[in-house]
Amino acid sequence: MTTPKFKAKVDAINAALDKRPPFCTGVTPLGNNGALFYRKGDDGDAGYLDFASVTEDKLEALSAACAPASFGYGKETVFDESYRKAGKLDTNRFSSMLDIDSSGIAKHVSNELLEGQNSRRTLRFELYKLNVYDKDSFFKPHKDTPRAENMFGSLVITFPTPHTGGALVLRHQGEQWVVDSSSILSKQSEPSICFIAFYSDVEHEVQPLQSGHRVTLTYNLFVETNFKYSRFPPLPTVAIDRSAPDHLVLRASLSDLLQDKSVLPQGGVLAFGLRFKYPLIPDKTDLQQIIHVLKGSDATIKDVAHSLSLKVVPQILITDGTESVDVMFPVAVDWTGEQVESWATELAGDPSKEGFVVHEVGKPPLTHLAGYHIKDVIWVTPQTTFTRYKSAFICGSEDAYGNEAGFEFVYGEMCLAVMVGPPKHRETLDEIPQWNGLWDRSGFRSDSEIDDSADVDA
Ligand SMILES: O=C(O)CCC(=O)C(=O)O
Ligand SMILES: [Fe+2]
Repeated sequence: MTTPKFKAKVDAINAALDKRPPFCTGVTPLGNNGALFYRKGDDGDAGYLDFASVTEDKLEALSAACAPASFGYGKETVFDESYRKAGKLDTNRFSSMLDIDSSGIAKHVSNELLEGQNSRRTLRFELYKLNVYDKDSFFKPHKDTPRAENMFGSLVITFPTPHTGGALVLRHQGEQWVVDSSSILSKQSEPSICFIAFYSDVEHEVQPLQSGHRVTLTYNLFVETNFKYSRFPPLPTVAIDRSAPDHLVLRASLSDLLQDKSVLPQGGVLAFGLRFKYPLIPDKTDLQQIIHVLKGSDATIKDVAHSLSLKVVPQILITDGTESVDVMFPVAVDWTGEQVESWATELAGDPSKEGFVVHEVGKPPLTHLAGYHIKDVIWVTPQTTFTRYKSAFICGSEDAYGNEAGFEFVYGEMCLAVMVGPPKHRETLDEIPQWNGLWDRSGFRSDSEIDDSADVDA
C-alpha cells in the first residue's frame, strides 16, 4: 500500500483529538450530609451513623447489616469471593443524607463528562447500591453492566471512614489510572467525600483493602435528552488534568484535509474508529440514536463534522470473510447470525440496508465487486479490531464480567463515518433543522443559542 500524500494531514486530525482520561474525580466537604439510616436485618432495628464522626463499632454494625455483593458473569448473577468480596445494601435498605445535586457533584460530573453539543443534555443519576469493603475486600476488573441505550457512566462516592488500600484502578485503550480515595480523604482538613465518575464501558477494579472500612455509594448515569441545565461553579478536583482541548484545532485540521483536492476526489468517507463503546440491543437498537450519547472525543468528532456541514453516521464494520473486504452498515443488522460475514457484501448490494463496501484509499481497486455500492474510505483514527464484527459484542471472558447480571444490552463497538462530498461540494449535511445561521464564525455556538428541541441527526 502506498502512503497517500495527505497522510500528514490525517495525522494532524488524529493528533487534535481529545485524549483526556475517561473519568473525572474530585473531593468536597461532607458538611451536614453525613447521616445514614439503614435496616439491620429483615425484622431488625434501624441502624444509624454519621460519617462526620463515625466510630469503628458503628462501621462494624453497618458491615454486619450488609449482604454479600454479587456480580454479573454474562447473564448469570454470581457470588464468588475470588472475584468480588464486599458487602452491599440495596436502595430499599438504606437512606443517605448525601444529596449529589445540592453538593454540586451531579453538575460537576455532567459538565466534565458531557462533551460539546451534548452538554446541553443532562445526566440522571440513579442511586444503585451502598457497598462496604472491609479488610481484604476487593472487586476484580469488570465493566459496569449496560442497562439501557442511554446508560452513560457510573459514579462512586467514598465516605471519610479510615481505611488504607481499596484504590480504584481504571483502564482504557492501553492506559491505566489509579484513584486512591483513602489517601485523598486522609489529606483533607475536614471530613470530606471523594467522588469519581467514569464512562461505563471503562474497565475498572477495586484493589484489596488493607485496613479499615471503605464505604461507597454507587450511581448509574443515564443521558436525558430533553433538559437544559445551568452550570454550577466547578468543584476542586484532584490532580488529573481534564482541561478541554481546543476544538478549533481539530476543525482547522479537518478543513485543511478537505481543502486538498487530491483527497477523496469522488467524495467518500472519513472514518473514525470510536474510542468508547455504546450499549445496544442487536437487531433492535436504532444505531443513529447513538449520536446523542457519544462520549469524550467521539462526541467532539461529531460536533466538529457538523460545524463543517458534514453528515455523521454511526456504523458497524463487518469483515466479509469470503470476499476479504470490509463492509459498513448504519443499522444494527443482526450480525450475531453465523453467516453474516459472508452475507455482508451481499447486503451491501441491497439498497434498503444502506450498507456499503469499504475501499480504503491507497489500496487496489475492488474491481471484482463492480456493481456493489463501494465508497472510498480514509481511516483517521485507527480501525482497531474493536470496530470489527468479531469483537463487536461482549463475548470474550474479560468483557463478560459486569457489576450485575446482563440484560439484553451489550456494548457495541462502532465507528463514525463522516460523509464527504467531492472537492467542489464537500458538505453532505443538507439541512440543520432550526440551527441554520446559528453557528458563530468559529463554527461553534454559544450555550445561549442552543435549542433543546433541535437535534442534528445524521
Ligand atoms: O467502589 C468502587 O470504587 C467501584 C465499585 C464498582 O466497580 C461497582 O460496584 O461496580
Ligand atoms: Fe463497577
